[in-house]
Amino acid sequence: MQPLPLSSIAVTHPPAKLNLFLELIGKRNDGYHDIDTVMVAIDWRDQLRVQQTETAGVQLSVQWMPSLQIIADELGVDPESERGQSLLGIPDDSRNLVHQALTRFAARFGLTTGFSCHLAKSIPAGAGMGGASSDAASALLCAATLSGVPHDHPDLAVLAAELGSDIPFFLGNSLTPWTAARAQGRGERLTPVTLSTQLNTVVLFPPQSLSTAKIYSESSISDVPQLADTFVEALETGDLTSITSHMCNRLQEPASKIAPQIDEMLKSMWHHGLRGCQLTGSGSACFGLAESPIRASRLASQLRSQYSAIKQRGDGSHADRQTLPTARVVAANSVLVPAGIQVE
Ligand SMILES: C[C@](O)(CO)[C@H](O)COP(=O)(O)OP(=O)(O)OC[C@H]1O[C@@H](n2ccc(N)nc2=O)[C@H](O)[C@@H]1O
Ligand SMILES: Nc1ncnc2c1ncn2[C@@H]1O[C@H](COP(=O)(O)OP(=O)(O)OP(=O)(O)O)[C@@H](O)[C@H]1O
Repeated sequence: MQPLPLSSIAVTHPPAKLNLFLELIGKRNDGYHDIDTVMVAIDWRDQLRVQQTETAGVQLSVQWMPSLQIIADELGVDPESERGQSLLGIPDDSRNLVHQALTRFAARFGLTTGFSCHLAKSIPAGAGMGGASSDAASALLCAATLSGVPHDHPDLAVLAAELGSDIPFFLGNSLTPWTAARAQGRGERLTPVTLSTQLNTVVLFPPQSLSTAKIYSESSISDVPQLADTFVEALETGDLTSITSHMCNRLQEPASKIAPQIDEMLKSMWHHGLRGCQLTGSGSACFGLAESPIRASRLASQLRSQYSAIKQRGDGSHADRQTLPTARVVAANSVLVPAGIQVE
């Protein structure tokens, strides 16, 4: 593969993930846990545009889609407040995983050129939805496309695993694109899982980010950890009752101790008729499954009006937004990873 001209722009839409099954197998000496998890990619996506630059280095700009104010309103936070900034402030420097991915890519492949990159965020951060990881995997694939590196180059998988445990899932496998995969080890050992049916999910993100490291540090390992084999078999049947009866997430308990809104949110999701409601990853987002895409969007709009920051009281006045629970609510279907890359 030849490098593309510097004028080329690689564009892609990194998807979020949900953990349908997550068990802790053991604590390792390197500070990580061995896990057994099954992840599915969904069509709640960011957007990433990457272009090569003549000079070395990475320039990154970040914005919220459709706008910071609209997302802040959905969550009922002031974007200028400390709380708003901790929830919605996305770094545009070397703390951003996209920046790290492009910097390491350039070093690994000995590039003399650099990258300029625009990231439009929609996936909540600190939600357990792998947004930053997905952005980083997409950045590696965009950089590879622009510099003429094949997507199945083994160094890409090495870089992905070095950057974070969830990133190999989002990098995918150019030979076997997957919707769902089982991830073991610390998350980097992947096996594609057959999903016989599209999953229709409704995802709720409360206005509280959770730190993955903190949730793992508060977790405990069962005396008899359950492996994902039975769940994978259920997923392969495509039968929703069988799938939901084997779902679990061992990180839900520590996450809901730190963020009690999680339990309230899950209760309300069950009450509305969603199935298999649970936390994704290390939270704070929760999701449930619906029987069809139409039912998922109907339940999402009911939940959205319940969690809307601005509500009317019976007397027509606005209720106090600070005292009401709020959340972003999105209906999303399962999709393939890796996401395709278009060149403009
Ligand atoms: C919770 C999940 O999202 C489930 O898919 C992942 O296990 C987390 O993956 P991630 O966000 O890519 O996490 P990393 O950036 O690799 O690690 C962040 C921190 O989480 C903890 N961590 C992460 C993964 C793992 N298997 N065991 C851990 O104990 C470690 O303290 C680590 O320092
Ligand atoms: N590209 C990015 N997008 C969003 N957050 C980023 C990005 N790069 C770095 N971050 C930082 O990473 C933190 C959260 O990242 P991320 O969205 O992956 O968390 P998460 O949803 O909990 O994911 P995971 O499921 O991997 O635990 C935020 O505090 C944010 O400041």
